[in-house]
Amino acid sequence: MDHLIAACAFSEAERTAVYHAIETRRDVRDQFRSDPLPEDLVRRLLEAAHHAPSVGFMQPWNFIMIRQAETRERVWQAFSHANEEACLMFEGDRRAQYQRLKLEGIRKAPLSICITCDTKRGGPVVLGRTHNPATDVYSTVCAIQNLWLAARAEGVGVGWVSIFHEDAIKTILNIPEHVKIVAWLCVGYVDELYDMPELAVKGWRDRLPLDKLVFEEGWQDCEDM
Ligand SMILES: Cc1cc2c(cc1C)N(C[C@H](O)[C@H](O)[C@H](O)COP(=O)(O)O)c1[nH]c(=O)[nH]c(=O)c1N2
Repeated sequence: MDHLIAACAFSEAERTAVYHAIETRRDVRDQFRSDPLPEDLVRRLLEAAHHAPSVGFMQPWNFIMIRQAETRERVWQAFSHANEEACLMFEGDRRAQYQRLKLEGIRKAPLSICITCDTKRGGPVVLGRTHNPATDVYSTVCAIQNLWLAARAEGVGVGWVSIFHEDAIKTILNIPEHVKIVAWLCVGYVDELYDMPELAVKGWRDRLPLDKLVFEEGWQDCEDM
């Protein structure tokens, strides 16, 4: 009647599973298998995403499922063009190191999901968004993280690609102006994952010490990071 349920802590096994998914989730670029994912599994991932929190319960997301190799090829071309531009923004050794990084799995993963944020969903005034319009995108990112963690639990790899001009992808997918692209996700089974972020494995950047990021009150400088 009142819709309240008990909020007891999870069992130890359940808690362990939740933290295990969080700690071993990885961004996947090259480890994708080519076999297609079962539809019921994909549905579970989308349900997980759809249960994310959202500002004013706006649920601004859409999930555009891209399975055709031809479409993925066009998106890869857009990535490739943008990646050349990105590379030039680094100098010297750093540029050479960037060039060696693999930063997408668009053609290798059997499925791509373009996750968008419809800025008009729920009408012109959305509860909680009135003073911060970016909260619609924040909500969409919550959905993406839910999907990413659920995928880890299913033995499915996810790779987030953001190296492209948004308009290039919008043109390919015929996405209207008021809808933002939040993520291009490459999705597929994986047999192996790195035990730490691949960018750390490849010497690009290390995980920061948590204690340097936690302040009791007020602001402390983190300039050297
Ligand atoms: C908003 C956003 C955008 C991107 C990413 C992530 C996020 C949150 N990441 C993945 C990113 O590099 C990765 O999460 C970090 O390196 C940490 O590694 P793990 O995710 O822990 O494996 C990412 N990776 C990549 O190879 N190409 C990309 O374009 C992007 N873009």
